[in-house]
Amino acid sequence: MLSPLRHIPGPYLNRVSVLRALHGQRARSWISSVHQLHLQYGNVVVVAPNEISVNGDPKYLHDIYVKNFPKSQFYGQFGNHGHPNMFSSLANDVHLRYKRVLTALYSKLAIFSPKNTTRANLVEKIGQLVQAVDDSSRTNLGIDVYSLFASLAMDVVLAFELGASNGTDLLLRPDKRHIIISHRQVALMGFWTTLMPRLWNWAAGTTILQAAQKIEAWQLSIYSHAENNVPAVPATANVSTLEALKKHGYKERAAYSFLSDNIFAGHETTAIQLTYLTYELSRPANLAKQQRLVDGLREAFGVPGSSDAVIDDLERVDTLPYLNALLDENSRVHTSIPGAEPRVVDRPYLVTVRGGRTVALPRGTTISCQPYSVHRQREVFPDAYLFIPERWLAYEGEPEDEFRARIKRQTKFMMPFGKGVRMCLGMNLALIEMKLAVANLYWHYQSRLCSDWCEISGRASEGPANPIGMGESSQGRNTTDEEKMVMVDTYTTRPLNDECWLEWYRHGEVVQ
Ligand code: HEM
Repeated sequence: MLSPLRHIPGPYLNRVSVLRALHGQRARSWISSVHQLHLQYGNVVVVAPNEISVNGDPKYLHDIYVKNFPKSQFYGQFGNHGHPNMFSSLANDVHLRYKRVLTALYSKLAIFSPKNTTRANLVEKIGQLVQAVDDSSRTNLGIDVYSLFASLAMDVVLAFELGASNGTDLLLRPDKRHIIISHRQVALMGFWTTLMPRLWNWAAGTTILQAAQKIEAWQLSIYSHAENNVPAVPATANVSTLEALKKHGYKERAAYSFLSDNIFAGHETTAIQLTYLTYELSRPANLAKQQRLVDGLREAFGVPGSSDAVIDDLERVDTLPYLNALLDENSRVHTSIPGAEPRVVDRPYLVTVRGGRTVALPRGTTISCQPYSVHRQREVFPDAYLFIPERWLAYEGEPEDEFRARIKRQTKFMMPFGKGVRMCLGMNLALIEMKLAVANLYWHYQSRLCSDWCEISGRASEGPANPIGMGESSQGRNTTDEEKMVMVDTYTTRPLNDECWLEWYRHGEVVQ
């Protein structure tokens, strides 16, 4: 009865004990549970004695993330090598200090600038991606795109962090991709890392402890190599993240903490987006969408002049309407980070619960929005669970002003890269990397689900493809593509089986 959150709707147990929240997160079912709570109790729900989840009103997103309540202790565990970094810093002033060092380097202007090395690096890696798919298309075997895109993302992010010559070459060397598996093993420990750090070693067991040690040894060896081989770049070009950090006084492990975080934050999230987008495009019911993308690419760039031609016009790729619609819809439905982004109330703050009552939150209350739910507001996104890229384009006969107003409203309910001050540092890099990857792949190829991998659901003639579920309860018998592509119910998601097998055919080739 004395709970300060007693007027916030939700189950009694949540108000008096953290057990349900802890159990839900450990069992990988918490995002779905919180989503159900919102459907049942409204926009503001209690999830633990000192914690609420809010949804349904962009005012909350603005107040929490743009006006910048500090991050909760959840993030404190994301330090590396004994040092904090941008992602793990909690206090706003500390974060601002870090942000000043790195923001310009990751700005869209810097990423796109012809003076910098990033463009050339991106184009080179995309060429290698096309080549890897070409190899698989010649053998008529499928390819696991989740590993392929993780390799791309790792190669891109490391070239950026350390300089082109100091990065990885996982696209060219599949035999080195075991490091991605180690990252996945450790990433699955998210519950223990963030909420039970003292029990981490016990929960990890030998295999994961070894994976963590292997990652750290690998990181330190590539960083040390980069320290000894500083890339020579023209005076007008950007330096690597490592060099930028060093210039600002962050040395050795204090700098490495940022790099290791960017590797974790950057490679998996990008791979997840690309995997789900190419999966969606390959589903029988979505093949018309794939064709629409191909038609748009042909219109913009003609047909490839050779099998290794690469579209390198970043500006044009960046503005292709249907490609953008695909990325927006994919990041809505299959957002890489669907879990709550918790912040702490550090000033007087009021929320309005179902029924209209206003409740003042005590300072210290943890408050969050979870992108999974924000992205599924039915009043904003009709058929919210379905993958419909067309919702990001003007409907037939829709007046321009109504279209603009609709997109503005939809955008207010999107947070695939977070929102506000603590929004993703690597967003501009990730976005153009993903656009280049999808544009180049579908310029050369068409894709299909690999029938040796799964029972394929749905038909080309049918309406929208079924929504993909969240959490193991949607896994069924784990035999169809829809079951295999269920999203893991964790802060950062991934496909339940850690794989997605697609077949690629050159345009004009007969699809098997
Ligand atoms: C598609 C790819 C990516 C997605 C979907 C993504 C998503 C996100 C999200 C949702 C957040 C906010 C998390 C929160 O507040 O709980 C975030 C923060 C962050 N991301 Fe990304 N990210 C991506 C790629 C990258 C890349 C490539 C890098 C680095 C090279 C990166 C570095 C960071 C950092 C440093 C932060 C913390 C920013 C801060 O606290 O100021 N991310 N990202």
